Amino acid sequence: MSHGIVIIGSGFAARQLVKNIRKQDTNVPLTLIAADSMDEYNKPDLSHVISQNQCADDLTRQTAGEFAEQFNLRLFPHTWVTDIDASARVVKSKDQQWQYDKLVLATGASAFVPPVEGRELMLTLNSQQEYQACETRLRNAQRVMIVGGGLIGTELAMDFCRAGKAVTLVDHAASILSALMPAEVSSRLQHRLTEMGVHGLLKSQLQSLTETENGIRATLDRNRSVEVDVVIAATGLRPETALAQRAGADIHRGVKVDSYLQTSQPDIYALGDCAEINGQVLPFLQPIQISAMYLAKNLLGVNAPLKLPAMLVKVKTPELPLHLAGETQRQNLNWHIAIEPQGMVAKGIDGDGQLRAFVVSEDRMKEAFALLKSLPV
Ligand SMILES: Cc1cc2nc3c(=O)[nH]c(=O)nc-3n(C[C@H](O)[C@H](O)[C@H](O)COP(=O)(O)OP(=O)(O)OC[C@H]3O[C@@H](n4cnc5c(N)ncnc54)[C@H](O)[C@@H]3O)c2cc1C
Repeated sequence: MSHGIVIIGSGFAARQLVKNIRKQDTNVPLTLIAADSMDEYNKPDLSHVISQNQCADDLTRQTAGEFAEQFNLRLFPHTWVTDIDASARVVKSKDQQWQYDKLVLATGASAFVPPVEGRELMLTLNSQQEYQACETRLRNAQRVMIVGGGLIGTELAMDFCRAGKAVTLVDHAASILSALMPAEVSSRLQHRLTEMGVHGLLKSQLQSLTETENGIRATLDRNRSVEVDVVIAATGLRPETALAQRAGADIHRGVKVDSYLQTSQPDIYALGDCAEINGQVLPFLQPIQISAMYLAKNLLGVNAPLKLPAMLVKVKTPELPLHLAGETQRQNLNWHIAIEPQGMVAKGIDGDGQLRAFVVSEDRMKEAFALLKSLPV
């Protein structure tokens, strides 16, 4: 008897995979199990919920029932998978189990919360569910502290500021987006945030959080403290690797997979934020979308090694959106930055004169597409 393909997760990775499988095979049994409601929403839109005066619920695009009907699926929402027995090919929850022929882990990543005293007072906004759980507090808050000036922290800082809140952005680095680009390249955006009223506390370490009568007191290094109403952790993601570990698959930063998206265990694959593809964790929609196309083929018996092209990532800060591509974090790049009235183009060139990375402001998108073609794949 065919048990078909079992997918754990219902996020972007799982859904892209389902769509690609169904384009090629309308019959193979597909079972999805996920801890959430399985309603579809666009996760990147969480960066704009507050300023758009929306609720996290408004982001729902398709209910689980419609999804199951459209793609002929067996769905198990609100179900936490606790174990995988790879030798018996069984997935287990507290009170159910499912047999599989092929298993796909699409378990995503969870927000990392820095291990400071009072860490339980920090909110995380890494899913519709997490946003829903605290949106009344977010809406009522006047003073918001965001810990972490990376992609998500910067987007949230601008969003809360546009919604009229007093925002403090804390980061231990000397500039925002420090893991993605050098300070000279992010400085225009940093300046724009300051102009808008975001209070940047850079080169600063959060040390503890304590509840006060009127909010939360955040203590920082150098004997500084700030009182706010809410504190949001935007300090990075940790791929969900626990189930892969239970299944005996190799893990490193994420669940290790090869070019076929296969883990070290036979017939177990990983896709999306949980996966580490040939050493790279790529928690963005475009690589997930392309990987899902290849994985669908592999699951259906066509051997198709993944090839990822150079891809753009957008910093969705509406007052000054940026697009970046390539190895922006690569050391020893020579950055050539051209700032003109019509926007910025920053090119990261290596010692051999090869373009390795670039960052452009939205008004220079035409150039971005041309530069993308010059990046080595
Ligand atoms: C605020 C924000 C803004 C973003 N903006 C952008 C952007 O502009 N551009 C871009 O490319 N990317 C962006 N991203 C990243 C992008 O949204 C993610 O890379 C993508 O959504 C990840 O999809 P996924 O399916 O891998 O994971 P998820 O959507 O996290 O799905 C994981 C699934 O696994 C389930 N699960 C996990 N463990 C278990 C278990 N043990 N049992 C059962 N179910 C389990 C969960 O319930 C969930 O259904 C953003 C992310 C955030 C948070």
